[in-house]
Amino acid sequence: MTRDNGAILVCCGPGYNGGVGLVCARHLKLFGYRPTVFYPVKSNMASICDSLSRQCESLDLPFLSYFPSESHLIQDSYNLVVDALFGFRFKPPVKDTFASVIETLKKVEIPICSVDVPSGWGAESASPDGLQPELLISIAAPKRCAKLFQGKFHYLGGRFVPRTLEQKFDLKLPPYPGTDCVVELKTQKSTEDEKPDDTGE
Ligand SMILES: NC(=O)C1=CN([C@@H]2O[C@H](COP(=O)(O)OP(=O)(O)OC[C@H]3O[C@@H](n4cnc5c(N)ncnc54)[C@H](OP(=O)(O)O)[C@@H]3O)[C@@H](O)[C@H]2O)[C@H](O)CC1
Repeated sequence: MTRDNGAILVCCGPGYNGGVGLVCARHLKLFGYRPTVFYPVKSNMASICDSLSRQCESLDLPFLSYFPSESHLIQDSYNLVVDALFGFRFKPPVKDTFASVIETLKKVEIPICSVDVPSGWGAESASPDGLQPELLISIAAPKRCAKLFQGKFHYLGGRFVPRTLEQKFDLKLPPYPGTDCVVELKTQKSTEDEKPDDTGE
């Protein structure tokens, strides 16, 4: 397999975070990218994910039957990894199949984009044992752990949160520009870059 622009590895976990990954892979293909899906464990509870997986198959998306054992095999073949392994229901430490997957992904030197929660983190806190993505896309509302996100870019998607929920959980969601379905949020890094330096210049 050779890498070319737009080759993206989409790693999907057993829950609905994985389901978001399958939707992401389908959209990437429809937008002209070249996603490959890794979806090793199909959850019984998530029959919607079976449909999402079939939709990917019907678009002829390639599925990996095993995960590359070495990080260089990933970065030689892809430009970006989408981490849709675990979301807010992940409870550390990582078990089974996914332990080695996360260990390998921690070593890759291409950007990682995490969906909702960087895999290996709990929803409430960051973890050095988890992934450290360059891009985080929070769904509906940033989870508490997003405050500790150290990457460059943070977006919020899932615009249509009912107002009743927003009020119930006091979410204080930012306004979305125009008809956009995503909004860029400040990161620790972007906030630091905005601060004037000591010389005041
Ligand atoms: N709820 C919403 O409003 C929406 C959520 N969305 C996305 O979905 C995820 C949350 O999905 P959920 O299925 O509830 O949870 P996860 O995807 O985080 O993962 C659950 C599966 O992971 C297994 N698990 C948990 N901990 C571990 C571990 N340490 N090692 C291995 N496997 C683990 C868990 O297994 P169980 O045996 O514990 O059941 C599940 O199989 C959310 O983050 C969003 O991305 C959508 O956006 C829609 C709206």
